Amino acid sequence: MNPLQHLAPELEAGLAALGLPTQPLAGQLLDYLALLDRWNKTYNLTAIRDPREMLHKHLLDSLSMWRAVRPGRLADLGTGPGLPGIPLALAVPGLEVTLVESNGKKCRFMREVVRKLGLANARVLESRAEAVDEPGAYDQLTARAMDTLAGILEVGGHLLAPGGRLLAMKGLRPDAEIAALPPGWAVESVQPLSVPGLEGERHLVTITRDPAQAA
Ligand SMILES: C[S@@+](CC[C@H](N)C(=O)[O-])C[C@H]1O[C@@H](n2cnc3c(N)ncnc32)[C@H](O)[C@@H]1O
Repeated sequence: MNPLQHLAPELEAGLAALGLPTQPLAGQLLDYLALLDRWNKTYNLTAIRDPREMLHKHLLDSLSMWRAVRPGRLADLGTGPGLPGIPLALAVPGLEVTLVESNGKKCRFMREVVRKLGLANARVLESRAEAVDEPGAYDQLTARAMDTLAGILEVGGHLLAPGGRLLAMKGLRPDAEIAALPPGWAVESVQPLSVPGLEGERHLVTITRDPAQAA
């Protein structure tokens, strides 16, 4: 029995509000949340300590971008304890997720999650993003609370396949970061995101190689 079972109705309501199916997703997410809560007591994996707050600020926040994610290979850079990569691997059919993280204890935690949840479509890569030697291997990159847009592209841009997209989760609309994008990259869209149970602005910035410069 999952010790966080009492949070199931709230999680299911949040998933339904995001347009996601509730089963078996809610049970899998609760299993992930219970592991995160348990490990967090010892290993300090996230500053958010209350499981109910994690449900909204980590799980539902990560999943608020799910409609923008397409099947294929995705690398989640600076994923920490697996956010947004693990919720997306559970929710999006046909997605192969590589969880890129340099911190060893966070990687140990994610390997345990992959094992316990039987997550066949997620792999943990313990590395700095800039050291990942898989050029052009990914259709999509994600990054949440990792770096500026320019910083993310600097360490991970080499991983994107031609035509690939970076999906970066941000709070306030990051106009200054957009203005500071390095040459060769262009913003495809900036979409407001809404997260069930959370106030405050959230945005998803989609970036591609600049078609003008690719020609
Ligand atoms: C603030 S945490 C955010 C974690 C997670 N994405 C989230 O939204 O909760 C940033 C994480 O990025 C990792 N990180 C920072 N720079 C990195 C890099 N160049 N390569 C791999 N991981 C990196 C850090 O170790 C840390 O776990």
